[in-house]
Amino acid sequence: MLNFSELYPISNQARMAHSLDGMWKFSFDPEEKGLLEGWQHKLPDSISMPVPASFSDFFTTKEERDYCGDFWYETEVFVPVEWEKQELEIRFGSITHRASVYCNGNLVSEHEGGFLPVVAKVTDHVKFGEMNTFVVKANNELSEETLPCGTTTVLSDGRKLAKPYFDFFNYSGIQRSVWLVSKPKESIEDFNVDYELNGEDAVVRYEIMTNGTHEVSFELLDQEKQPVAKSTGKQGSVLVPGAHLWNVGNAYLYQAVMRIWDGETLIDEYSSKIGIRTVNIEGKEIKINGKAVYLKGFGKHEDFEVIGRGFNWGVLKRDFECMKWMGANCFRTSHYPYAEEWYQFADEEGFLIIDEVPAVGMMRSTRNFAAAGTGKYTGFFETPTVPNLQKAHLQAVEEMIVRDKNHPSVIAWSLFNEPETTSEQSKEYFTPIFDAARALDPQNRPMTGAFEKNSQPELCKCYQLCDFICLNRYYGWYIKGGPELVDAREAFLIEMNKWKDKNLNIPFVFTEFGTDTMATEHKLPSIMWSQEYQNEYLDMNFDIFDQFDFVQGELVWNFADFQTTEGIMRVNGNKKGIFTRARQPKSAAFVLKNRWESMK
Ligand SMILES: O=C(O)[C@H]1O[C@@H](Oc2ccc([N+](=O)[O-])cc2)[C@H](O)[C@@H](O)[C@@H]1O
Repeated sequence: MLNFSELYPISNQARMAHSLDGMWKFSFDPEEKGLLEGWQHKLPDSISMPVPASFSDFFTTKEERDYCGDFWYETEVFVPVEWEKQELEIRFGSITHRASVYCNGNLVSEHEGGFLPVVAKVTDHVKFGEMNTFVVKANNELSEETLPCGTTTVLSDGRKLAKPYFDFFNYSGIQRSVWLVSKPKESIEDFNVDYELNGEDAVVRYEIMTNGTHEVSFELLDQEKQPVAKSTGKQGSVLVPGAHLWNVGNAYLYQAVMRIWDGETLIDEYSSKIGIRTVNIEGKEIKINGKAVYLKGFGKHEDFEVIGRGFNWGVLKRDFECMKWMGANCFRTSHYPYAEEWYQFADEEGFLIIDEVPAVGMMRSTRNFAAAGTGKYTGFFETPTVPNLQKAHLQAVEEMIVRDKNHPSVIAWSLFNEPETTSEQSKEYFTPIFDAARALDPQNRPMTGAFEKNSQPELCKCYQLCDFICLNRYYGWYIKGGPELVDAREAFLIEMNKWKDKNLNIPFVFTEFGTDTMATEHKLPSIMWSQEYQNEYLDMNFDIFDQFDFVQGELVWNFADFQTTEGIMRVNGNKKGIFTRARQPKSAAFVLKNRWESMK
């Protein structure tokens, strides 16, 4: 059980959400002297730092950009006297990767994990009618005991350096929006909804969690804000005759309004948009509202010039416009849960999301692509640190599902990306993770994980945990690229026929396939890294996908070029984007657009 409410902050007659986004104060703390010197009260010498944003790409020195260790943020906010009878919370969309939060010098929260909300009760520490200081002590070191996995080394000049086991830059900071929330002492802390369709009608089952004993009501409003159903009690169900369903590319959103009452007097109110739809796996098909849907889209990253992994509404808008233009209907939040605004907008746009926990780098390697596919076995789940890692993993799964469970856009949970899966120990590690996830989702969505090339049909011990199987495959890039493309095709077919022979009768989705491609390079005939090769590679992949009826989706790697750690395999980042980092199309965008539009 979480000891805080993850509900997204809103304002209404019972609650206020006050944004703390803007310019904060910031200090690096390489000597870890902050606490001893009392920085939790106030930062001594500080610089300015935008929130939300990653700190790295604002700077002009490597020491700052690549900084690894402790760093601090501070802001001041006025708290009005009118809030004195309320409960106050500070809520960060995330702090990467771990943080301690202080209110007027008092520790109010400690949180591990960089991609899910950090919420702290501050009622007993704020001064009403005065300015208040909030300070965050954060840290971005990587280890094998926390998610995502990596190590931290020390350079000869004493600086720490993050060594990710994953292929994206270790962007850090307060990368999502921050809110000061005022709500009633007795309040709505969480809610669940799930749906059953009966011909034209829908049954909406609900559960409302509060921290008190007063009466609770549940009301549904349609898109014109007209009431369509009503009930009382913390648990119940309402019938919606002639329900408008939430459909792919055609979203209809109701508003669920939940209230706590003391007789006729309102105590608390929380409302949220919900979409009535069902998700289930039936044989080889993924079904939304009982209709099979083929997933078309991308693996993405939260990544952009200057702001790094910082949330930005403009980037979100552009990305959705590009995805819609392509005829896409789905993306995977590779390799971590994204800012909540992504899910809210996907709900509005009728997009499907495979929501992924930050379990990436579970293979000992300098960036997973160096070990993935080679057959090299690193015994990742055989060290004494595994129990701690599993604890962090379970916590992230719980926080992700509690945060995202009511979004109609979320159709599946991905519980890992490319771990080792061929050992007995990997199976022992993942079994409780899947069990926990299944117990947490009131909508019983399908569970999956993304498997890399070593997870072959005859060796993998973890695909059995999944309701559908996600494959990351690079035949024609990491394996038999360029002049060997014909052999890549043969090798790909051999593997696919082995999966076919297993007769699993469940869907498969390709969650990664792609080639690094420089937007500057053209070559006839093609060579690797040219735009022409990306197109040929995609055509070869489509030819394979279309031969197997259990392939029910293709999410190309990646939506856009993105920043990674430096190395001989990366040219200022990963260039597998269908769009450049500035969100302009490579020629492959037109290849995919043609295919996806013809598949409607
Ligand atoms: O390299 C990439 O572009 C992407 O590859 C994926 O990892 C693989 C690397 C090599 C092989 N292989 O050799 O078969 C298979 C998978 C990761 O999930 C992703 O984060 C990364 O960005």
